[in-house]
Order: sequence, then structure tokens, then C-alpha cells
Amino acid sequence: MAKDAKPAKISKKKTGKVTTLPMPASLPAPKKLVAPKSARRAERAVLTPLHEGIAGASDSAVLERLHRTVLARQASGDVVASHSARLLARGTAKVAQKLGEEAVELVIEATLGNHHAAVLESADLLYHLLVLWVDAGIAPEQVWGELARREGISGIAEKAARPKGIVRAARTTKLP
Ligand SMILES: N=c1c2ncn([C@@H]3O[C@H](COP(=O)(O)OP(=O)(O)OP(=O)(O)O)[C@@H](O)[C@H]3O)c2ncn1[C@@H]1O[C@H](COP(=O)(O)O)[C@@H](O)[C@H]1O
Repeated sequence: MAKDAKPAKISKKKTGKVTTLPMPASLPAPKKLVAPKSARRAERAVLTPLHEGIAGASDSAVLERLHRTVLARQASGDVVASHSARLLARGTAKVAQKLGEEAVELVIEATLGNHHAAVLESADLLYHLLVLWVDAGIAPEQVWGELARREGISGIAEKAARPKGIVRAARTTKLP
């Protein structure tokens, strides 16, 4: 090679990969790029669940653990590292809005018969429900207690036992 010849450029096309060179410590860290919401949603839909193979991942105690995590994130107030802390810091209206959005997304997927997407949206909905409980100061035990109280009571019998005025007010055109 001639003395002043430039070194050959390593093209991405030829090698098929791009090498990241180490950055000098004195330079500021590059700004993190955030993908658009639609892209993040699409990515999440194909991510392998992290919990695969973790003991206890498939039982409902995961809700209790998640509730404790969200409580801890609220206490930390770390709005940079924690999505829960950030959402809680945005206030009750935002927390409630997110729960509503997730509910609508689940309704859409279920109505379309998209089983896998409905599972993912159900997890989103439960997470956002727990964030709402933390925001509202509701302990999971309060909800478990109410569910336990209702066990064995038929929904139809319960409705029939309501005071007549309330039944009339609740009359709807719902499909049977
Ligand atoms: N289960 C979840 C979970 N499900 C969904 N999400 C996040 O919820 C966000 C929903 O994104 P969206 O774009 O719909 O909403 P958004 O970012 O609030 O944006 P806007 O609607 O305001 O535009 C995404 O960042 C998801 O990653 C969750 N974030 C956290 N968890 C659990 O909560 C734990 C604590 O998380 P951090 O609080 O982030 O540490 C985690 O270990 C998980 O177990």
C-alpha cells in the first residue's frame, strides 16, 4: 500500500455487522434513543417472557409480589429507573387513564379472538390495576376478602336480592 493511502473502509454491506468502538471516558454518554410507542408495543408482543423457568411464576402469588414491588417503587420515587414510580408521580388521573387504556386494548384483542395478544394485554391490565391499587391505598387483601365473601353467591341470586329500586335503576339492554 502507498505510504499516504487511506485504510480500506469496512462497509456494513460487506461484513454484515457493525463494530462499536470504545468511547473515550471524557465524552458524555450518547443520548438514549426511545423507539416510538407503536414499535415498543410490537416488540413487547414478541419478547420471550422473562419468567419462563422461574419457580412460582405461574401461581397467583405473583400478584402479591408485584404489588410489593410497585409499593417499593413508589417509596423509592425513582422516576428515572422505575416505570411504576413515574406513572404514580403523574397522579391519580393518569394512573386511571392507563388502566382504562389497557382494558380497552384487552377488549379489542379478546373480541378479535387474538388469544396470545389477549394474554399479554391481560398482564398489562393486571399490572396497571396493581398500580391503581397502590395509588388508591388499596391492599390486595381487601380485594381478596371481597372476592372470598362473594364465593358461592350466584350473581343472579345476588341481583334478585337487591332492593327493587336499585334493580330498576340498573336495568339495561345488555345481551343475555
Ligand atoms: N408488569 C409490568 C409492566 N407491564 C407493562 N409495563 C410497562 O408499562 C408501560 C406501558 O407503556 P405505554 O407506552 O402504554 O405507556 P406509557 O409509557 O405510560 O406512555 P404514555 O401512555 O404516557 O404515552 C411500558 O413501559 C411497559 O414496559 C410494566 N412495567 C413494569 N411491570 C412490572 O413492574 C415491575 C417494576 O417495574 P418498574 O417500576 O419499571 O421498576 C417490573 O419488574 C415488572 O414486574
